[in-house]
Amino acid sequence: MSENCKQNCNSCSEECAERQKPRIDFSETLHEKSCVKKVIGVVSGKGGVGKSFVTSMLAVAMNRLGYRTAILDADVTGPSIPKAFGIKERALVSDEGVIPVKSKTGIQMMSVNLLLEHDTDPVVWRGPILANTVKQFWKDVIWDHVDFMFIDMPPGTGDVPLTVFQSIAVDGLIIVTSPQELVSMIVTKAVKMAEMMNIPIIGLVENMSYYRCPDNGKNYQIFGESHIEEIAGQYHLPVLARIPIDPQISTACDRGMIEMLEGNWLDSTARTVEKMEEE
Ligand SMILES: Nc1ncnc2c1ncn2[C@@H]1O[C@H](COP(=O)(O)OP(=O)(O)OP(=O)(O)O)[C@@H](O)[C@H]1O
Repeated sequence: MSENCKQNCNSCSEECAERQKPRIDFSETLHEKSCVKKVIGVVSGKGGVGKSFVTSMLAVAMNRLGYRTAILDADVTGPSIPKAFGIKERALVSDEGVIPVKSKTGIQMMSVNLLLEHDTDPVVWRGPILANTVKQFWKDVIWDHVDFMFIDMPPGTGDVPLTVFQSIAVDGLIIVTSPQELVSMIVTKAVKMAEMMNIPIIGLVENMSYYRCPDNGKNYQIFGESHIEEIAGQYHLPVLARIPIDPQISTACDRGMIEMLEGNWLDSTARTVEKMEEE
């Protein structure tokens, strides 16, 4: 028996003598020259809640902590990661594999926009092709000694995210919500999907939680009252962060300067992610 045995043959990849259930593994293997230690998927119920921002900012926070960090942009039809980092160049494709583009601070990234001739070209592909593209980002890209990879998942719990989860060995999930969503339903769906895939949920991040008025310092709940604590309690999940609406965030993302953003909203989330290194 493995010394790390968690008594759960469903989620374990060891072929030990005590295995009680056959190994179910649809996962694709990484490129032979790649090395990725931990993979964190960032999911949301619908588009526009700030999933790409949270993915990018978490990668920035981990990079600031000194870890080798990468982002795999699996949101193929709405790829916004390269823009937030101000990346204009294209990924290098060779016979051996694809070399991810590096951001100014050294974060490795792969996105469909790094392969398109013009980043304004729409991606009008059907589900299986979208899912295959993401699989290729995993197995054909040469990821160079990555400690933490963050995957910006396609929004929702449909066919494409499901295929991605089946193909890539994800170690944990972060669910991003905003107060105006039907949070309870979205979290319930995400929790069920994670259970089906045997992927632990690291916690919830509420984005666009409130706005702090610069004149009087008061917080206003622009999108309505937050129910994040209730729903988190129901599923025994931690609330990792509550991020305010801040014009500095949208300006930095629009100008491709997310790495210059100084907010510490995700620092404690980064510390939680850091602990996964010991697992
Ligand atoms: N807390 C915030 N304050 C101000 N603007 C924000 C905040 N979070 C995100 N934004 C802005 O909102 C827009 C949508 O964010 P983002 O692209 O991260 O959402 P998303 O959930 O990934 O959407 P999609 O799935 O459609 O790509 C972006 O312009 C981003 O800069």
